Amino acid sequence: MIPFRKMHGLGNDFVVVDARADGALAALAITPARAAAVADRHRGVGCDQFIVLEPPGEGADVFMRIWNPDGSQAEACGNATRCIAALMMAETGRDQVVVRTVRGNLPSERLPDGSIRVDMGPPSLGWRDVPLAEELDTTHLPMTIGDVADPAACSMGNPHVTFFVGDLDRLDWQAIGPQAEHHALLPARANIGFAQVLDTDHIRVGIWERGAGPTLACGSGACATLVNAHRRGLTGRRARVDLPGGTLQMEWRLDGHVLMGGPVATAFTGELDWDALPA
Ligand SMILES: N[C@@H](CCC[C@H](N)C(=O)O)C(=O)O
Repeated sequence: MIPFRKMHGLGNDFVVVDARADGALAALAITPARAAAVADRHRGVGCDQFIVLEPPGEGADVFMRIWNPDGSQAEACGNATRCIAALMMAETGRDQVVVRTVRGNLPSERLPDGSIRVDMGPPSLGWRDVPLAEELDTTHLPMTIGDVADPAACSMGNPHVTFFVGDLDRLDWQAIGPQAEHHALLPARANIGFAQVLDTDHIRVGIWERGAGPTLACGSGACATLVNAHRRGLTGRRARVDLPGGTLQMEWRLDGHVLMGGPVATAFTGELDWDALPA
């Protein structure tokens, strides 16, 4: 039996397994099929991402591997980073920790109101970075799907495309999401945001996550939303970003780093019968 912890940031939920002990990772032998089985909401525990803690690289408190429910791996996950940072803060007694992902070392801190803020690093804005299938201006992509068109793209380590829409409530964005995720311009697929700019410091967004579908919140998606909105001249460098599950406080600092703050929580703990999972 493998102990796990169920955590979430604004309802973006994660099953977290600790594989930092010697031999633990090899014993788990995680495959895409096993990760997908854990994430399955009917036959497994269910989650938006399966998070595996591994021994830290240099300068970090922990390494975090990110699996999507479709069995693919992601390079970044903002909300899981905040959750794991909170876990490391509880473990170390410190209010500042560093979580390492495939993207690199991400420093996080606990703010006076108890929320956890992570420095997600700078976005990558070039077409090869997103990546796009061909050389294009990433602030205006020639992509039209149903009633939405002309999105912007960037990478927060993982690929994001943001459509700017007039009224989120009048758009069936969950029907557009899968078509956009698999668009021919996006060879690595992408997370797709549908953003309604309410003011220069306030955005509402719904996010269709690559490999997961619609989620209650997506941290790296909130980062991309602010970055793309600012590049399009729609907002300043700070904004509250309202997602279906709650609000993240965002800042794209002048040094290029994107900061994201909000609440995290542990929902419950349990044990997984690892041998019962498909190989
Ligand atoms: N929930 C996440 C993003 C998870 C990864 C994403 N689905 C991808 O494939 O890139 C977040 O909070 O950033």
